Amino acid sequence: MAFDIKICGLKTDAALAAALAGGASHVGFIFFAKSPRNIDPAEAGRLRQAVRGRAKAVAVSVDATDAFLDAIVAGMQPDMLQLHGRETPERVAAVKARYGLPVMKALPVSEASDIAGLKPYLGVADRFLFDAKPPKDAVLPGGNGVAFDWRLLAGLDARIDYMLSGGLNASNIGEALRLANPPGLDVSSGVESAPGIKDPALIEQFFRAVKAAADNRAA
Ligand SMILES: O=C(O)c1ccccc1N[C@@H]1O[C@H](COP(=O)(O)O)[C@@H](O)[C@H]1O
Repeated sequence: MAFDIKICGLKTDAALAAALAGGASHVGFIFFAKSPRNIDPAEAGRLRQAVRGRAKAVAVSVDATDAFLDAIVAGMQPDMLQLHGRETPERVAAVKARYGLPVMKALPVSEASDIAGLKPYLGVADRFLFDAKPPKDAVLPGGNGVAFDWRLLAGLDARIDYMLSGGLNASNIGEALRLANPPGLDVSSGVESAPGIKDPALIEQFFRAVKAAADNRAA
């Protein structure tokens, strides 16, 4: 596959196995108490053993303190940290320096000007994750199953490494790839049967849809 695929919010061996079998380049674990996908560092550490040498294990946190990040890093030994809150460029730099790990900074998008929000992070974040701005009453900053207008990414400088996220699923992934042509994809709710419950069959279906869309574009 010419792009990376991250399956996020994993909590079970079965879902993780489906993600790896499908060819995920990244798997994500959520460390945010209000999320139905929340997992504790020790359990994520157990699950991530199966990931070594096959994919990158990503720890997702939201405005986490150093103490919490210390516990996450010690517990699961992630390959990458995803910062999904309001972390400033200075905070991103400090986190990178403290753990010596690559950082993916999530940025909320609803309109064209939001894409420019990446500018202060250039040269600081290793990768970006463009996710839909959460609905007004949402409790979660991500994982809401909401999409944004993917055409907003079409003109982005090709040197910017990012993942497209927010409301992706097997039905809309073809259109998302066509409109945004992203270097990476990230999905969570779209492969769940209920909030926080990953469905291995939906994960498999998602990979099939991505492959079909990619083959279509190559033909
Ligand atoms: O998924 C969550 O519960 C979550 C909680 C806190 C921060 C980020 C979270 N999820 C991230 O959002 C994307 C998009 O999710 P979805 O596909 O729209 O449901 C997800 O992949 C995570 O990176």
